[in-house]
Amino acid sequence: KDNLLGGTGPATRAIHLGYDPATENGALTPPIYLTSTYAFETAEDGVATFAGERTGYVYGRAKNPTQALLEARVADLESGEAGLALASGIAAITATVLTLVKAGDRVLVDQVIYGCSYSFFANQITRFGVEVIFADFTDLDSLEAEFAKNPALVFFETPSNPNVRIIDIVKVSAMSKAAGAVCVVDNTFSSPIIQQPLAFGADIVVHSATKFLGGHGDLLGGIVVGTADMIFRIRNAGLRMITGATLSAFNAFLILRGLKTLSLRMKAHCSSALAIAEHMSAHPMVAKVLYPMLPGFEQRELAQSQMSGGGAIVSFQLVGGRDMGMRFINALELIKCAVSLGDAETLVQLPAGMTHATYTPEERLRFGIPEDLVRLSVGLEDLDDLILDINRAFETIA
Ligand SMILES: CSC/C=C(/NCc1c(COP(=O)(O)O)cnc(C)c1O)C(=O)O
Repeated sequence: KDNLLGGTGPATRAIHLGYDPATENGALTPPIYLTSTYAFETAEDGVATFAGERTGYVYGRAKNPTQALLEARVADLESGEAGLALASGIAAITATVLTLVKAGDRVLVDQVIYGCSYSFFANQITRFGVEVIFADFTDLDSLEAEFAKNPALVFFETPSNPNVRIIDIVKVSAMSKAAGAVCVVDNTFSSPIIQQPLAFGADIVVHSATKFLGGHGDLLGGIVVGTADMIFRIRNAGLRMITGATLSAFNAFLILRGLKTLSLRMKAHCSSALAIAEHMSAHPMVAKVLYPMLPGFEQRELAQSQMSGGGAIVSFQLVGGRDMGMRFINALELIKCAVSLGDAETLVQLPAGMTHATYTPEERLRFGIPEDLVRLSVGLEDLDDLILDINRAFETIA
């Protein structure tokens, strides 16, 4: 009886919203609807449902009850009207963009985003006659000039992958609105627990649910959140007719399970990440540390204006550059060298050669992704164990 949820906090709503066990034989945990299709009592019901004159499920590609609960809960956490679940973060991004832009349109994209998102914009939609403009969204004056080119859609991440640059959501979404562009924010690095871009004026939020929302490194998933109308359009075009990138009911169940501890996990990620960022910045072998809430971080004030925590990503450069970075990664034992982020396991990787290898070296130089940057995704292990692994690695490579 989720009407009791009025005024409750995000942790409570992530666990209880939108589900009443009495509707499912008393099952406390929502059942998984492992069905690809739905039967109708009569042909008339079938026809009416397909015509949208009758609510109901017809086929698993576009709608499923397990996904529907997940969509409702993430939309609620993001303070949006409606949500859409898909098979991965890239599925969420491509279904959204391919629904909203057409040949001849322009899109305005921040120059530092996840590597495959970058490649989708730089190398894929350009094949279909969409013009892509990359710009530095932290330089609002030069960005203003780009809006004069009338983009149909604007896309950015904040904090950005991999160097945690902070983009001013209020200002950029206001510029988008003034230009008549749809403002899409990829909120993967923050999660709705520490940042809600829609509340700051964005039109659409996308997530790689593979990361914090699932939270256990055991699935791929994606989520889009926006107005009911916008989500209807993306569901029926971008998902149903273009990508077909449907999230499995089982993975929807696992992400629902992840949501139950999301608030707890984000607190632990942020606390350990800040401690590790401070530890690294005091270490003589570290040249630079990037973490949104680190005292001395250039954009800390802006981060504090839109985030309630710094997230789990700590990026840094070692004295001695890329070679030392590679040796440091190899010397870690508990911390694993792997891409992805937001897992319980702490992960480390070298963006220039891994997650952002889709940028050419020249593009990385132009857009500000250092060749020697090391990206840490701080997990949920005991902090002392992580600090010990890091210190031992420094001793090994000294
Ligand atoms: C091969 S690299 C592993 C993936 C990484 N990132 C993914 C990602 C996506 C795409 O999300 P999926 O399609 O669910 O992977 C979207 N948006 C952001 C900010 C992301 O970081 C990574 O390690 O940085």
